[in-house]
Amino acid sequence: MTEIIDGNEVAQEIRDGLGDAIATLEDAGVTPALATVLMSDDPASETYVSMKQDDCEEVGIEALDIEISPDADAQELYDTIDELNGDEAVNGVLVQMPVPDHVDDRAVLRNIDPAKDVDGFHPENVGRLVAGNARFKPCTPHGIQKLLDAAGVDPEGKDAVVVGRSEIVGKPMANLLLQKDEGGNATVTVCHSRTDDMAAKTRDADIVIAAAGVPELIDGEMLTEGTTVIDVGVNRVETDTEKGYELVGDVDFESAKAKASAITPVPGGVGPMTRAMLLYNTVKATAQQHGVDVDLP
Ligand SMILES: Nc1nc(=O)c2c([nH]1)NC[C@@H]1CN(c3ccc(C(=O)N[C@@H](CCC(=O)O)C(=O)O)cc3)C=[N+]21
Repeated sequence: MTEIIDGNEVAQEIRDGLGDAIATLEDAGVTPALATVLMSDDPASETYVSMKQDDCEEVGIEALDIEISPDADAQELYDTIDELNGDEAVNGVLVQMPVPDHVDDRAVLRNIDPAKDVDGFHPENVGRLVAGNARFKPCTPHGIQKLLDAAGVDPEGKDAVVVGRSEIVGKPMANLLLQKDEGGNATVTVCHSRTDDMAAKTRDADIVIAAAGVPELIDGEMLTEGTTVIDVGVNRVETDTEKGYELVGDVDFESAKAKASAITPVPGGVGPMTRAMLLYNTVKATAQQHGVDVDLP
């Protein structure tokens, strides 16, 4: 039987597990606060940001919701980031990506105080991750490590194939799996749009992590019996339904499920974990900023 890894359930465990740390911070007189900055009117981005705010409320993190018109000057975003960096009551700062074309996203990430960079995208934090001394593990790859752990899959000694080389998932995922640390110690292959004969690589894998942003790129034909399959794709495909869209992963679920020993669904797999690990990083950031020792889940 193929195990369907329930991301909503594991995310709930993480949120519950943050309760002790948040209580410890409250005892020290601190309420963690996360600021989300949205400079977009993309409906998907709006959905994610509002879900993040609901999550914060559930666990007792204060959520600051800042919206900047997508037509505004880039300077307005930089000024907002400066203000949040300087505000002691704000512990985490997240600028929802993508930002409009006239805004340099690398410059945005450089401007966030690395101590408040709960996405883990600032070059200093990327450098620390690669150097094996992460401050904030990026939320999606960290969430995937938690999902693998929950499914009883230890990457140590396994062949892991990451499909996709983005800065926010593929690269940090490959780095975490490579780390000489818990949840790491895998032999890692990274595939991308220029990879020759990708199916040969994925067929050889014990773990396949699909993060290419291409709907149903990975199907059962590309997998061997017994593979663990993690689907990072959150592709919105238009439909005639009431919502107007359907969420489709980077994995063709039915054919992949027929081969996999364990697989994550979309929705309800990686997405909720990304949000849970954002809460985790916000609590961690708060504890670090105030020199409070906390136990994290
Ligand atoms: N600075 C920044 N940090 C991010 O972490 C970030 C970002 N920008 N930009 C966009 C991507 C995407 N992302 C998702 C988060 C949650 C779900 C999620 O919870 N999805 C639900 C369903 C959502 C729905 O129904 O539309 C699920 O898969 O079950 C999906 C995608 C975070 N990202």
